[in-house]
Amino acid sequence: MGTALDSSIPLVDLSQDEAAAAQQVYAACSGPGFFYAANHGIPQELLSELFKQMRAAFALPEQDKMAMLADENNRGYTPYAEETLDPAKQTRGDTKEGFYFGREVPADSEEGQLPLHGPNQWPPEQLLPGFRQTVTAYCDAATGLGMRLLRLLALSLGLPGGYFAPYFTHPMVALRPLHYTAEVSSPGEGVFGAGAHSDYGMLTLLATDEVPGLQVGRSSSSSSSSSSSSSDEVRGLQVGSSSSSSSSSSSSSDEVPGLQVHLNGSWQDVQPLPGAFIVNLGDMLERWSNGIFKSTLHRVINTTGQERYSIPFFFEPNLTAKVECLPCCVTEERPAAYPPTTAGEHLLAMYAQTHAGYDVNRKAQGTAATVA
Ligand SMILES: O=C(O)CCC(=O)C(=O)O
Ligand SMILES: [Fe+2]
Repeated sequence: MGTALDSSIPLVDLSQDEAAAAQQVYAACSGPGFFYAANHGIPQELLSELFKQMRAAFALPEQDKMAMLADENNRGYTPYAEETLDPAKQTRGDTKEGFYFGREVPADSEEGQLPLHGPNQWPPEQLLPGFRQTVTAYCDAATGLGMRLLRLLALSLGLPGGYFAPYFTHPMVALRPLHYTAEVSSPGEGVFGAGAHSDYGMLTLLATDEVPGLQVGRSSSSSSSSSSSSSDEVRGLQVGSSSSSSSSSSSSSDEVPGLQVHLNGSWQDVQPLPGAFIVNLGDMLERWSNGIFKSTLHRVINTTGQERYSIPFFFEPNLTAKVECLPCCVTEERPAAYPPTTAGEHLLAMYAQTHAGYDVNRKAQGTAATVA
């Protein structure tokens, strides 16, 4: 498998055949839980237009952004420091502002009654011409890429390529443009661009500008019996400067102490790779795979004194999708390590912990599991 720019984050070439790509995906997911996705097929012009639109949105006057303040569905604008991704470690909120956009769901539809589902809060067309069209086109393209990656994940686990598709018939997607201020982070004082966290869902497709800042935690595979070449690469990560040992706000680990421990506070920079996405796995995939695939801790640190823009796209299952350890990932030596949950339950619990502006009780029914 190729690696890009540094020795620990593998590169998966999506232009090759599925079987070969699935092999690379397995090594990456059971190793660092992060990979670069190259030759992904999303046009560079669309990404450039998206970044242009996002910069313009963040540059709007405060009152225009506040007019889109995140609503009961957690869609809209989240002001500077509204989110605290690592409440145990941070003395202030993340030094960033952001937006949430999702799949457009009419408020008066049946689906619109569900938590986290509803219409987006769009900026007025005359303020940002083409914004809505660009975001919609990008969300469609990223959803398509997410579905392709689901096939590779399933194949890599020895499952039929379409295994996950029934759980993603009404996916919860969140486009989350972020604007980090120029403030230099101060980990010792609890000030971070984005506090250490694992992502909550299935997959994250991250596009960033050229400014570095993302760091991935060195994760212990102490409870993991899987050893792959990529895990060896993870073991070889260099020890970073942070001395904090994590009490890991990492979500999925809560019920299973020790499953994913971040050791020694060591962090590895993840450099932007032009033209490629940085893909990482979230808690739901870790749970589904019974810990074979890793939802790895990561954070954003500003060491440059520069502003930074990044655009994560969170690709999550249907709200009611039941997420439980797959039979193919459970053995006598590796008993099921996670109780079943639903995508909605997990996501709502995590948003409640980390978003000061989100009140989970405003719209919290409807997360019980159904078929998918
Ligand atoms: O800005 C980045 O590079 C990463 C952001 C992130 O990890 C997140 O929002 O979950
Ligand atoms: Fe993240």
